[in-house]
Amino acid sequence: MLNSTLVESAVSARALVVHRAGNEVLHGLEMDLAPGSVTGLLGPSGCGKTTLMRAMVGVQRITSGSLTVLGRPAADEALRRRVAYTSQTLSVYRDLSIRDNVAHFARLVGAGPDDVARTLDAVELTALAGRRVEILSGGQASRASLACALVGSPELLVLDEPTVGLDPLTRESLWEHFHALARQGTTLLVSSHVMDEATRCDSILLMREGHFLAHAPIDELQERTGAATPEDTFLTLIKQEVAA
Ligand SMILES: Nc1ncnc2c1ncn2[C@@H]1O[C@H](COP(=O)(O)OP(=O)(O)OP(=O)(O)O)[C@@H](O)[C@H]1O
Repeated sequence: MLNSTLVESAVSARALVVHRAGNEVLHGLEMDLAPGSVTGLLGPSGCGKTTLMRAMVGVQRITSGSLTVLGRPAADEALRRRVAYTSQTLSVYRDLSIRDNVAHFARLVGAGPDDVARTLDAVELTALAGRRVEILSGGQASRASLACALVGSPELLVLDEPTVGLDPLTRESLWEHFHALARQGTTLLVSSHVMDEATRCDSILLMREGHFLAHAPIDELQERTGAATPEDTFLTLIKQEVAA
């Protein structure tokens, strides 16, 4: 945790350009994420959210510009244990139990059994920990996948739609856990299609077609647009941009 509080921005992008299959997908992004903050990454399908997240965790080559994570270039080998990522596809072994999956990822990052138990508790899977992933419900399986990312207390957590398919109660408790992590210094970037989840974030990065439309707390954006709900706020900002 200490390291992330020593750097001014946990993540910093400058003129970040990324291509995928020959097409420019991110067009010169500028961004700073404060250490210990929870940022929501929102925007229409295909706007580049996953591409940005992949670049941050070092699995997406950047074309030009810079992307600094916890004071080092993204993809730096030294970041491997300090950064965790959950993608939209499950990254767990289906034939292993939840506990064995989490223990496996714990070993990779040097975390112990206590950490495994704490993490299972946080995602409310302690009672099911002995169950194989292949017989879990969709929401349970995605929580198991999330546990594999959370274990070992990474300094940066990049979560691609972690609450999809979860019931409101579980979603509520996960958001509480995200904020508890942030209070301990973890920086979180969480993508979502659920606009109401914007109210749970310290600030929102709103993306459209590979660039940012806004980076501010949702109430500030609501005030700026005069919109009544987060959904209307985003629609207004996007329409304003299209009209400009
Ligand atoms: N594997 C790939 N190869 C080539 N282009 C891709 C690939 N994956 C995504 N793209 C393209 O990159 C652009 C950004 O996609 P990305 O997955 O980052 O968007 P997104 O905002 O995460 O979308 P969604 O909300 O639907 O998950 C899109 O135009 C998409 O077609």
